[in-house]
Amino acid sequence: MGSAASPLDAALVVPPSATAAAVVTQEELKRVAAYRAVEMVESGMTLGLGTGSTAAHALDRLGDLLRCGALRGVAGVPTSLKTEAHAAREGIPILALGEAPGIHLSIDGADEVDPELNLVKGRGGSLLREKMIEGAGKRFVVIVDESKLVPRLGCTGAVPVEVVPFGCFHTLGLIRKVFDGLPGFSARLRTVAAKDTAAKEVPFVTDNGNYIVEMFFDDGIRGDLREISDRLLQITGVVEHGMFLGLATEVVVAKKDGSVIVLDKK
Ligand SMILES: O=C(CO)[C@H](O)[C@H](O)COP(=O)(O)O
Repeated sequence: MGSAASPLDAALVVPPSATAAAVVTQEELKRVAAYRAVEMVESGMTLGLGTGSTAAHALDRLGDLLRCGALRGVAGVPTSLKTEAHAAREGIPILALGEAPGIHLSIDGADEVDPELNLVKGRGGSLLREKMIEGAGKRFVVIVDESKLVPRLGCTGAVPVEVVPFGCFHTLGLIRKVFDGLPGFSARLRTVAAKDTAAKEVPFVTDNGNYIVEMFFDDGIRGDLREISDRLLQITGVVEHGMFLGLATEVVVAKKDGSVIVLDKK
């Protein structure tokens, strides 16, 4: 006679809606990718904890596995204040960057993934902490649904650049100069609807108290990404940009046909 299912059994079983056969919505694909990445986590690891709707599924799963004892001694370095709050709710012990002796594995979503596994990240606004934490670890596993795979970075939307508030329109002008004359290029300060002021829109403010410039390219970024990265980072007033070049070690992709593939850095 089989014994009754324990909480551990329950947590280890991926819910039917997260298995390949039942995949329907983009949200479910995100969950499938996140659960697959969490399978790479081992007890005792320190994790970089990503930000966004896909990374949130990984936090939920980690919480389940910690609660039932399937994982022990795992701690996380959060890439945003929102993730820190979510991790705390899940009972994941929090460490600050530099407090942990080393980050074994980071798990995070991305806005775009190119064929070389370069990424656009930060449309959620957390690119600086993400790049610091994910660049500090040994492994950075990206979790996406297949809609995030692109032929070139910048194909599907904004490439964010974090800038200091002081002189932000001056900095915006210098960023525009990097792409001077490039057809289809535009850049603007990211704004959000104002809550308590007479103004309709106010700048979006990052967890670091900075602003975001959004760069748009009609057909994606053509040219040497490293050179473009260097030119952006040379601008005084630019803190960091959302092109993550050569940082991802693996990309877990959940596909609409129900399959999950793991792309490795060559
Ligand atoms: O970089 C990020 C936040 O700064 C996110 O990882 C990225 O925006 C993807 O988000 P989502 O998983 O919600 O699609």
